[in-house]
Amino acid sequence: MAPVDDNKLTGLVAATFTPLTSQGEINLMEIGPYIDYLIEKQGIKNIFVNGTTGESVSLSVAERKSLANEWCLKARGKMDQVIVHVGCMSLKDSQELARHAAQIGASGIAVIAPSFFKPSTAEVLRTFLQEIAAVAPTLPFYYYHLPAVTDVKVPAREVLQNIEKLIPSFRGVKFSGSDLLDFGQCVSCSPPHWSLLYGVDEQLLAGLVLGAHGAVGSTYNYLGCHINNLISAFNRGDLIQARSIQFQLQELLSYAIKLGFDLGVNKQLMIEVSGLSLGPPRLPVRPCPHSYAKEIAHKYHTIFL
Ligand SMILES: CC(=O)N[C@@H]([C@@H](O)[C@H](O)[C@H](O)CO)[C@@H](O)CC(=O)C(=O)O
Repeated sequence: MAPVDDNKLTGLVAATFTPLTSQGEINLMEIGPYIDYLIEKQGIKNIFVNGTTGESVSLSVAERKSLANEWCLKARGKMDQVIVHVGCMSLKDSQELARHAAQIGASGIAVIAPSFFKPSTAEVLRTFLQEIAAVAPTLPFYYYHLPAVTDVKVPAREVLQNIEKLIPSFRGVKFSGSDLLDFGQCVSCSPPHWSLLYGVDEQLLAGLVLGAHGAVGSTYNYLGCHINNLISAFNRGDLIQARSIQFQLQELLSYAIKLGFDLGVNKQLMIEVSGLSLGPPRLPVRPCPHSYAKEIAHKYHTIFL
């Protein structure tokens, strides 16, 4: 894993699910096999851990530390980068997790906007991010923009204004929004050493056209090899092939959305496809009925032969 400035984060980044036991405790034993699966079967070299897909908001600080530690340990020498999401409602908890991420050799940290007491201006949000980045100044820092979930209405473009003056370790944005005007403006105002990572998997091609350097998402856990082909096709100018793969992902997700796609279903789909033992999600996310996941997995295999 690389120190600040050595390694611009590009390509696919899988937002990992958190392995739990059937009793709902974190299951560190499954992390090694999970990493091997991502590398060997999906061609994934970067992971984003303890994010939305990883149910970070439902985990305790102690659990998040144990998980981050294990992901970094097991990824060492195998993965290119492990980005640890350290965002919390409490600034103090985030700072504790950021310090910890630096101690365990994470490649970078990301922070989402707090969503209970919401920052109402870009300035307040930047200051919140700065106070976290300041306790781990050697770690590349990414702002995690997820407006549909946080309901924080500040455009990402405004958050980026003069941000490197406050956060010298600032290295980019994980942009999980569908406002392509805002995303385009983030790209156009970014210096070359920042990574603009698009986070709406079903619209990745649009993000690439606007200049995304990579993508972070949940579906890359089980579709990494196909979406790597999409990126390669895009890079060689083969838009027909790139579109065709994007349409396959859209077909799968629109089928799943009609049935009721949520994190529980997404996790179960990963279990069905990978054979990994990731356990149930944690309440309030409900486990997905088995038959239901089987149906979506069948669709997956039909679309991605
Ligand atoms: C709201 C949400 O969970 N978005 C996902 C997407 O990968 C999403 O699952 C996918 O586009 C399907 O809608 C990621 O952006 C989230 C993510 O990267 C994370 O786990 O932090």
